[in-house]
Amino acid sequence: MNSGSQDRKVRKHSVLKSFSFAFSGIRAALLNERNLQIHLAVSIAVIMFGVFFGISSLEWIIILLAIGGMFSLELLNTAIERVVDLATEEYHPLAKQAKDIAAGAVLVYAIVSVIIGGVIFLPKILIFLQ
Ligand SMILES: Nc1ncnc2c1ncn2[C@@H]1O[C@H](COP(=O)(O)OP(=O)(O)OP(=O)(O)O)[C@@H](O)[C@H]1O
Repeated sequence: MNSGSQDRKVRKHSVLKSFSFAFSGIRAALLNERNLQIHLAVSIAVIMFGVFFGISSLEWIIILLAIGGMFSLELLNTAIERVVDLATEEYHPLAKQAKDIAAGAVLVYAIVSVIIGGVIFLPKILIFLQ
């Protein structure tokens, strides 16, 4: 029983540690990556738009998926850039492909997110401007 409670304590500690590592990763990326800072600013603006226009629950879910997905992909892209830089400081075609493909993944999601934002907000903006 003692060892069981110790196991639980170790597990709880390691989960908390994992969270703290994840948060420090997010913090490091936010401090160093201009693209992430731009995404943060745009996300705050979109959330303010959502509040202003009183968008529906379904629209909030879609917007939050777009924002969360964008952040996750940017973080993964940053991680891939770091690993590639760690693997080689020399020019290597595979390093270029790895970075460019990761950047491409972000671009695809960014384009879809802009379209989603347009579909949700453009009609509301047009009605508001009438
Ligand atoms: N070791 C390398 N070998 C070959 N090409 C590389 C290498 N490192 C970077 N590149 C290429 O140089 C360009 C710039 O890469 P860089 O590492 O500056 O990141 P980035 O794509 O500009 O992203 P960010 O501005 O978000 O850091 C990209 O096209 C990338 O593929």
